[in-house]
Amino acid sequence: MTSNSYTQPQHQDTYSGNGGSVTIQPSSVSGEICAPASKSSMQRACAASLVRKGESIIHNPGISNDDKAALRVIQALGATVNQQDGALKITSKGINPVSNKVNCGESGLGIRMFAPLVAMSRQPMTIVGEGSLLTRPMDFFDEVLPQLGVQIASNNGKLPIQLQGPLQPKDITIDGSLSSQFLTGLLMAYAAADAQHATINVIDLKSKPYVDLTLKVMKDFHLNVPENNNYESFEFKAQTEANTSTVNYTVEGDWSGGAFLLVAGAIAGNIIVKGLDINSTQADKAILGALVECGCKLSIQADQIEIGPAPLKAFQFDATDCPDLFPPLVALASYCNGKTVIEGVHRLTHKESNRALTLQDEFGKMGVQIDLQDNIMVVQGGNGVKGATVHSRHDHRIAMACAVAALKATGGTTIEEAGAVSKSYPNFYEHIQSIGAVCSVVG
Ligand SMILES: O=C(O)C1=C[C@@H](OP(=O)(O)O)[C@@H](O)[C@H](O)C1
Ligand SMILES: C=C(OP(=O)(O)O)C(=O)O
Repeated sequence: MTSNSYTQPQHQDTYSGNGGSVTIQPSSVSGEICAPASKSSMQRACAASLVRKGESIIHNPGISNDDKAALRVIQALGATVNQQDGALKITSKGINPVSNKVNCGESGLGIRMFAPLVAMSRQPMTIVGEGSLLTRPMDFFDEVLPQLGVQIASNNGKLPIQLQGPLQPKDITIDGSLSSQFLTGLLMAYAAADAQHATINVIDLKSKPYVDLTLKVMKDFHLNVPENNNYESFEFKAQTEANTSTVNYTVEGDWSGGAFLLVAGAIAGNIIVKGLDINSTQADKAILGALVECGCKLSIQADQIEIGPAPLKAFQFDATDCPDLFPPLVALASYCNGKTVIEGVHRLTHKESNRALTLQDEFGKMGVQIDLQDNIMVVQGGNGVKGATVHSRHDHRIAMACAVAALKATGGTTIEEAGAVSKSYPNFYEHIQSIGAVCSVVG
């Protein structure tokens, strides 16, 4: 067994490092591909490893920018990270900052999950971020953290945030309608603070399956897991006995990134996608419902999904609780005859871009009409997709949606700022190339 101190992996791909442009030619796909590691699973595993006192081994660790940011954050908060035979060994004595500044990169989950953990410290701390994270709303913290004894100063509800704890759990009521990520952070922090007899009441929680994933990871790391009362309240009861044995956690395959691979199969050739757990609590497993409804060839087995094209028909889908599926669903709907109706547009406003508008603009360039009617998106599919120059808008899921839609377009498609994919899926272009997509770096 080898163990060395952790250094951030330098991703050696041809495409994603430069942020530049990638061109995709019309292509057919075939063969087998394994979904990447889920950043939702990996980031939670990092947080849970920090919170629990002891040793945790994370297998199948992710390498996305959001994952790297999570590893940086837990190291700043006192955890040590070592590489061990392809896994990561994380040792923690609990939250004990070694720096007064924490950088969450561009990760929405990162800031919203780690801010309450940062607030566990008595030390004055500053939280910063990058790119689109600088414009995403964080005013939740201004409102909620003072109720838990934390002093906070933000930049009018945006980053940077300065805070000083320690956070003290108590009964509280929060609004869950903007994002589930704030609740994920509070759940982790209440567990870190050994909360007993404290309840988090939540009004109008959205993205509920992400909270299931949080509770699952908390359980896997032997943290104190609250009782979930129908997603309306989360009740911490008496602490269970601390479990000090080493935790072994395997990061789940990513249904969010995997959704793009599955859509590639549905429109551009027979492929087998491996590494997706059919029993996962991940929200984006719901892509399967849309794939069944549109009529593609689909065979779901315990260890792999076989998927391929067939005459595709429009479908109806509610993405309120799985908003990250909008981009792959739009790519799919572009090739489905008729009007596909997707509900949940309001959930898209505060992602890496305003995704309803960026999907409308960038797919518009490819000749696909998207209409927005309040909370409903209507995609007019089956009229052909034309190759065009599109822009990721610095949003990983827009880049991947355009790339997949490009596979059966007429003519090549160039994606500007294509390297945005590194936020969640750094080797996305290599992966689609390995199953036959004709991709090249431009310039
Ligand atoms: O907890 C998570 O891992 C995430 C929750 C979702 O956010 P919201 O709860 O804001 O919808 C999702 O969009 C995001 O990509 C990841
Ligand atoms: C919105 C996303 O992530 P986050 O909110 O964690 O930045 C995403 O991955 O699409």
